Amino acid sequence: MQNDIKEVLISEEEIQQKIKELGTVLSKEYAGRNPLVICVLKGAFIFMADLVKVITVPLEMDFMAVSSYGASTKSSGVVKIIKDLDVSVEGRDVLIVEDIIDSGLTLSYLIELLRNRNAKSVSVVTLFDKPAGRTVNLEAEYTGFVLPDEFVVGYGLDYAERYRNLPYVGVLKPEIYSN
Ligand SMILES: O=P(O)(O)OC[C@H]1O[C@H](OP(=O)(O)OP(=O)(O)O)[C@H](O)[C@@H]1O
Ligand code: HPA
Ligand SMILES: [Mg+2]
Repeated sequence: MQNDIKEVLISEEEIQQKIKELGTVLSKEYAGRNPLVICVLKGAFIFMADLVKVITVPLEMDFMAVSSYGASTKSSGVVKIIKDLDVSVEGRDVLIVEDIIDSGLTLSYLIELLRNRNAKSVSVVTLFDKPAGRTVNLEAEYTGFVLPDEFVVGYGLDYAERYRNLPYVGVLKPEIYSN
């Protein structure tokens, strides 16, 4: 698996340090608010697990599975809900946890959906942001790292469902895409 990586962009240590910083900021922001923290599966599951451990205030969690990339490196443009939330967001302070914002299509769809379901507030924390990929105007309230315009894998991010279990984020060798 490591042999398929051309370049490591963000190391495991850098990721863990950044998550601690985000945890400190979010703990202050959500003190006394009992937020509903929503993990956008599958990509965000590792970030979610590390992030909630460094948020020191009471919160609840729920999980939603959406997909628009499939086995491609380009968004299909259609956001498919594979698993919806179990609980109501009505009147809740919602914090969406994402691994990456690229085109912005996934999040613009989710934010609209949760606002329509009458969440009290909807904010986004993303570990990675690729502003060059944007096709809709969208910014997260809290961002870990800004990435160059390259397809990345690792730390939850996949190519055709592989490489999610790498502890760092990197770029694949070009021959991997042609296999
Ligand atoms: O800003 P966008 O262009 O919408 O891209 C970001 C989304 O794409 C990826 O999910 P994907 O659809 O690949 O599903 P996955 O999390 O199951 O891999 C990623 O985890 C984000 O949710
Ligand atoms: N890598 C993996 N999944 C993604 C990416 C990426 O760069 N952008 C959107 N989904
Ligand atoms: Mg994916």
